[in-house]
Amino acid sequence: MTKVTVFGAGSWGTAFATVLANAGNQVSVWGRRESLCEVINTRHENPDYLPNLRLPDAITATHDPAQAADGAEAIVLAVPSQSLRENLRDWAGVLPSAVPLVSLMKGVEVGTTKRMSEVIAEVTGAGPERIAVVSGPNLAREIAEGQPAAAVVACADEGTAARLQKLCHSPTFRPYTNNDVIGCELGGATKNVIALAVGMAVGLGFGDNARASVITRGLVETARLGTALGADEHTFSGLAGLGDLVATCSSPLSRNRTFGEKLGQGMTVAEIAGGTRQVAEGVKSCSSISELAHHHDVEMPIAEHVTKVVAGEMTPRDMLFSLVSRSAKSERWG
Ligand SMILES: NC(=O)C1=CN([C@@H]2O[C@H](COP(=O)(O)OP(=O)(O)OC[C@H]3O[C@@H](n4cnc5c(N)ncnc54)[C@H](O)[C@@H]3O)[C@@H](O)[C@H]2O)C=CC1
Ligand SMILES: O=C(CO)COP(=O)(O)O
Repeated sequence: MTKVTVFGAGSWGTAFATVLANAGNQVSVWGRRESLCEVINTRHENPDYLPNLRLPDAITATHDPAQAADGAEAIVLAVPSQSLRENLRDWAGVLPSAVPLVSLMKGVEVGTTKRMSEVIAEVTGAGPERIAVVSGPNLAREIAEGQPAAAVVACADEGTAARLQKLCHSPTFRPYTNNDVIGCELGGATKNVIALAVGMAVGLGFGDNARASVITRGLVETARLGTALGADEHTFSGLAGLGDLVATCSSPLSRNRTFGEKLGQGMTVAEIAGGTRQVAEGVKSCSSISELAHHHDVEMPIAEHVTKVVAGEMTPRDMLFSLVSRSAKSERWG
């Protein structure tokens, strides 16, 4: 049986471990807290992140990175984006050489504006043929419950993408290969920021027209950034673009949309963050994505406005009306 290791025992790390187990692999999950690893091993559940769900027996957990990684044929990384660099420095010495390193993360590093695949390459020295990204409309709870979904496995190397596709193709999870790592990563990171804006509209009591307008224009600015950075524009109409954007912006399960909704209802960033243990990546990545856009001279009005709200420089209501009253443009070229 193939062993696959997942670093990160949060919602998505655990749900993706379930996918891998259901696809026939032995899965070792590294968890930050020893007590949670113990619960996963003895009770076969992760009550902190996926309560009331039985995990497959093929999943075991450990707090020891060397034990987790030993003998793995693929390493999957699922910790909050802003903590990846620091964690990976600790783990780099125990990762098997030559195996694929797979990012499940949807964020852009604050301070460096690096995508997660770039952080992985820098810290581990792995080449692009070993670094892959899994992205798409994959709300963790639904996936862990075995509800059907599709995703994208992106890697510059077709053979690596195809091997990983096989590893995670389960009866309910359908992965497609793609060679556009940049587009898949930016689609995943930016949709979290757009979901914050949609959530704010929902929290303010606005209806479907406002939501659809933010989603659609959000996709336009995501594709604009992506193509400026060398992504394939078609990626943004695929699962890692439109697919993930629609799922995240529509679902009450999304932490980013929920975070935005609470902002729209008048709570502060600190109040909302203090009330959850789960990461809403867009809250940090909005500033790095806006910075990336500035570096590349790309206009991203929604991301820039969300960044101001998160920084406490604008209210959600002012944000939405400021976006509507921007100078008039053509849809095609604006
Ligand atoms: N939850 C979801 O539905 C999906 C999440 N993702 C992405 O997967 C990544 C991980 O997200 P989740 O598992 O959902 O987050 P989570 O908040 O549910 O879990 C994060 C995990 O990382 C651990 N952690 C937190 N801070 C840490 C640190 N400084 N060092 C090491 N470990 C730390 C937590 O203890 C927890 O086990 C994020 O980038 C997210 O955008 C992608 C697709 C779906
Ligand atoms: O990425 C996700 C779904 O594909 C999960 O979104 P949230 O992080 O907003 O919950």
